Order: sequence, then C-alpha cells, then structure tokens
Amino acid sequence: MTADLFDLPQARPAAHAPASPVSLAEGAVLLPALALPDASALIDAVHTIARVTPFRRMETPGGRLMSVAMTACGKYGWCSDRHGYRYTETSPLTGASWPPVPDIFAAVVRRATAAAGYPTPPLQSCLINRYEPGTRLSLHQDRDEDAPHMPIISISLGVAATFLWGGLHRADPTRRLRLTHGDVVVWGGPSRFVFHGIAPLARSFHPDTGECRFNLTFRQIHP
Ligand SMILES: O=C(O)CCC(=O)C(=O)O
Ligand SMILES: [Fe+2]
Repeated sequence: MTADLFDLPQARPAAHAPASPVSLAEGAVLLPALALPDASALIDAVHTIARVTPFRRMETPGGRLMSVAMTACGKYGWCSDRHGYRYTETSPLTGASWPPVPDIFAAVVRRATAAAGYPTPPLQSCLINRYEPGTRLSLHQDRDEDAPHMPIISISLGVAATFLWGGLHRADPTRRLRLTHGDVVVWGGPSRFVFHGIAPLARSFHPDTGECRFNLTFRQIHP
C-alpha cells in the first residue's frame, strides 16, 4: 500500500482551472478564455478605435447589406462594396489611415500564437466585427489575403456566439462551437481555408458589452 495517491495535490476547482486548448482540426485550435484577463482593456480599445473610425454596415458585391457592423485598425482594413472585397489603406468613411493596432491587441495575439504553436504574424490588419442580436456571418473562407502561410487569430468578446466550423469545401459538415467572452481561435496551415461563420446571435446580455458581441480577427495581408 502506498500513500502516493493521497499525496497528490488537490485538483483546482474547475472555475479557476485554465481550460486546455481544444484542437478543431490540424492547424486549428480553440484557446478557451485566453484573452479573458485583458478583455476589458480590449473592449476599451475597440471603443477608442470606433470613435475614430465608426462601425458601419457594408454592402456585399451582390448588393446586400451585411448584418454585422465592422471597423478596422492596422495598415490595412477589410472593405466590401459593389466592386468586391478588398483591403484598403484608408477608411472609406473618413478618408484617413486606419488607427494603429493597440499594444494590448498585439500582446494578446502574441500569447495566442505562442499557445497555438505559430509564429506571430506582423499585425498588418485587424478587422473588428460588432454583432447585435439576430446578426450573423454566413459560411465563408477568408481568402482576400496574399499571405496564406500565416494563421488567422480571432478573439471573441461579450455575448456568446455559435461558431460554425466546417471543412475545406462549402458542403462539408459543420460543427457548432460556443465562443464565449475571452475565447481565442487560431487557424492556419492545413486549416487556413476552412469554411467558417457565425450563427444568428441570440439575444442575451453581457455586463461588458450589453447585447453585443465583438470579434477581432488578425490577418497578414501581404508577404
Ligand atoms: O466573428 C467571428 O468569430 C468570425 C469572424 C470572421 O470569420 C471574419 O470576420 O471573417
Ligand atoms: Fe472569416
């Protein structure tokens, strides 16, 4: 008989234990609550950016209005209009350069890429999405960038959402994953072009964002 079993340290209560990374596919990982310690600072920075270059709903090339409102920071901001999807160096709304990527964004991205086993991409672009109840992002690939070797880093803030995670073909089956406040998803390598989206946001309340969800996505645009 050994006492070893009884000498093991007590397991920490689940609420305080750091949740382990969840592999979604080769090259793709969900890092639960990785951004939680910085969530308030991230949200403050989102509001600062939105005061400079406000959230707006853009038109798709097909002439439909996107339900999600967007803004951006970094050297390049993603834009959509009748002429297509592209990255611009100035905001079409203000005519000025996009605001710089705040240091707190860069710090969280560094932690996320390290945890996911990727190098940190140069932070050329951050797209900021604002979801209100009922808004959604239909299944799509992120393919407007010229640097496919770099992963996408996505930070969720506020109201929880259902992330649709598919495969490399539109018709592949999709998994539904709940993304909550502070969760980070990183996808690159063989998963860089996986189809993904956000199901219509359920009406709910988060103390830091009200009925909204914010999502930050970081991408390298040019090699
Ligand atoms: O909101 C999200 O979690 C995903 C955002 C996204 O896929 C995009 O902006 O391209
Ligand atoms: Fe996307």
